[in-house]
Amino acid sequence: MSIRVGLETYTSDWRCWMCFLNPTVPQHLCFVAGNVMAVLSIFHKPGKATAFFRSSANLLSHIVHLQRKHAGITDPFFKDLEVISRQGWRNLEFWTKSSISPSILLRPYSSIASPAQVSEAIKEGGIDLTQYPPERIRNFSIIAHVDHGKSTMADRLLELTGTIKKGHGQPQYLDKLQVERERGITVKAQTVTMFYNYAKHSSKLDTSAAIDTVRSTEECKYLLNLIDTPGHVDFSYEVSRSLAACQGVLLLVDASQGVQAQTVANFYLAFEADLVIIPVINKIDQPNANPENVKNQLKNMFDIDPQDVLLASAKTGMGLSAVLPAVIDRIRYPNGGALSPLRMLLLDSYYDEYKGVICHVAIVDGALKKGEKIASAATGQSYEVMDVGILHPELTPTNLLLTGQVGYIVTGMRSTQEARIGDTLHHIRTVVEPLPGFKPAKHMVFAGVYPADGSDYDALSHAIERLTCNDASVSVARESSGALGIGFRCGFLGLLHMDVFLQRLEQEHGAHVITTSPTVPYIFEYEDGSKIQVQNPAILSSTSGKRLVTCWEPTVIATIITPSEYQEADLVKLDIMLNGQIVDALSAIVHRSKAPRIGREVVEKLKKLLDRQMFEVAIQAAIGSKIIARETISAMRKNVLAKCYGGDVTRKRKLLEKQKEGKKRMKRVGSVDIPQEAFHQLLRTT
Ligand SMILES: Nc1nc2c(ncn2[C@@H]2O[C@H](COP(=O)(O)OP(=O)(O)OP(=O)(O)O)[C@@H](O)[C@H]2O)c(=O)[nH]1
Repeated sequence: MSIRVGLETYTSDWRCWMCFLNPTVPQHLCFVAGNVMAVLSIFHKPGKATAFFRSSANLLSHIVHLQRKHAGITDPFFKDLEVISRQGWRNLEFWTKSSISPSILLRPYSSIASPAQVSEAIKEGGIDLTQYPPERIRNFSIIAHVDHGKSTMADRLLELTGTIKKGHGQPQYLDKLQVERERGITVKAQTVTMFYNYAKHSSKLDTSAAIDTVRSTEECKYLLNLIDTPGHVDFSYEVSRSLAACQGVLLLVDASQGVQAQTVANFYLAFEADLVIIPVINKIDQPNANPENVKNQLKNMFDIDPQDVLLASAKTGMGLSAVLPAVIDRIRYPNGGALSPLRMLLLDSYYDEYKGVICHVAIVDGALKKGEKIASAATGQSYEVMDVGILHPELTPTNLLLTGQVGYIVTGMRSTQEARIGDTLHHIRTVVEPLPGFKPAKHMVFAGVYPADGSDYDALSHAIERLTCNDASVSVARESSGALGIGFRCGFLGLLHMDVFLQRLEQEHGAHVITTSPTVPYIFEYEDGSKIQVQNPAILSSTSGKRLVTCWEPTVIATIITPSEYQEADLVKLDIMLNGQIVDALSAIVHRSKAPRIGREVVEKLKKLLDRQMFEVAIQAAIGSKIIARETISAMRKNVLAKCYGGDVTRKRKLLEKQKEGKKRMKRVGSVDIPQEAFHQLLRTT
């Protein structure tokens, strides 16, 4: 039996790869040309194509399908391939439209040496990642404003896919750092791999393929990589890095707060990266949730079709069953070259006492196997891959990572300086075009960081080096101070970022430090035309001889765009009453959804501002006759018995009864004085 492989189009550097992608059966020989756009036809008989692929990704998908069907061997094409594979690839007969001899083009697919080895690798690793060609992979982030529920949503998705057990593990599972748990905020993006069974017609898998590789409606298993990101603006560098490994995002918006500053910023990060955006209105279980209002905001601000918006509650689980199907249906799969030379993006790294530097990577093209030699495009340094796997949810060895997958690698890297975030890693002795990497972080705040005990400089240096391995957005330069000795000038993305970094230095690395007061970068311009950037006031002593002309400070030029028409709104009159009487100067027109909060705030403030009276004062906020908030100022008690020394008990009782009666009357008719000052304070702060 012979087979003809025809290369109908090809690029100048085309080549044929032999792949051994089926680890469980004897070799199946498949051939693709060069990069993804080459076209390959495999013929049973001359002139009759049984399989025709427009991209190596489609080919890979077909191979996986064949592997699946292997048990029953129903596909004649598969049978033929198997027969041929036993005979060995040298028996194959090639023809091409060019006159180039195919024999010089054939070489083994370098990253997966032999089926036996792959099979062994899977056995060791436990999880067979070859079941997940790019078409079965979705990489997505959860992005949102602070506290809109990203980590809680991640918890629910982990439970839904059985990645963690329901009720086990702590809430906000992916917030693993002590600082995150203590502050209740996410500061590090965290990746996790989930497996999800989705019953969907798989003929939709690849409509571009001329052959429909899998046409069944059986349940398909997908590999989903989820990245939970921070919401605070100081950690937006984490968000932008995470998006580089994704093809789509879940954009969460709190159903009562609506679109907030970081919703807008994160939306544009995803939009500019050309990612598919799935809007999810979260926290719909809240009493003041207003999903319709939020849908309108999304429509007006981002032109999001209200029909595309999902409604969910990460707390109760309501609406969550629609989230992962939407991820699979709407987000495109990673479109790297499955059979191209390996290119992986270094997303993140951290230092582990036992394993050394652990790198999180996204496989953009090709495949990686344990034991292979890789090199860094940035430094040229080469390493052996000692361990490779996925985060499911903790480090889970798979011994293999294929195109589109996100996972971790352990190499011989000892120094954190070697793990450069945004670097491209590739097989040694292959030349690849480096990936674009990440934009450098823009530091907004600088401060000196010195060891509390001068003799701890080396320990601090070590601690900073390890922590910056996990937080590449911090800049570090050595500096010295007359008073504090030798230390570092560090640049941060904001004050919260600085605070978190210092807390992590102490908690995770035991470093006790003294910090100088933070400063933004200023520019000083001198009479001789020179300009210097000042991140440290000490620098100015070296310029004392020069005449300063101008100082510049960072500023933001913002444009606020507001609609010129007013729109329909659900407004109510909020009244504030003192002992049942409306204080008209304090009445306000507010949105119905905000009335309870504003009402509560005003009555609480009034209670603090008003003096106590001889009678009890009820402070109430009301919409019409409905009281929505209330505070009470208790009465000042006059000692009516002060002048009754000893004597008649009946007289004392009478005096107290009279006082009680009087107070009742006062309460009914009494008007409360609101001092002018209290008015001003109240109006200033509401
Ligand atoms: N009522 C209600 N509360 C929720 C829901 N989802 C999250 N929360 C609560 O909202 C708060 C913030 O939730 P997180 O998941 O930490 O929010 P986050 O967006 O990850 O926060 P950052 O990472 O710090 O930006 C927590 O108290 C959650 O319990 C929800 O669907 N309904």
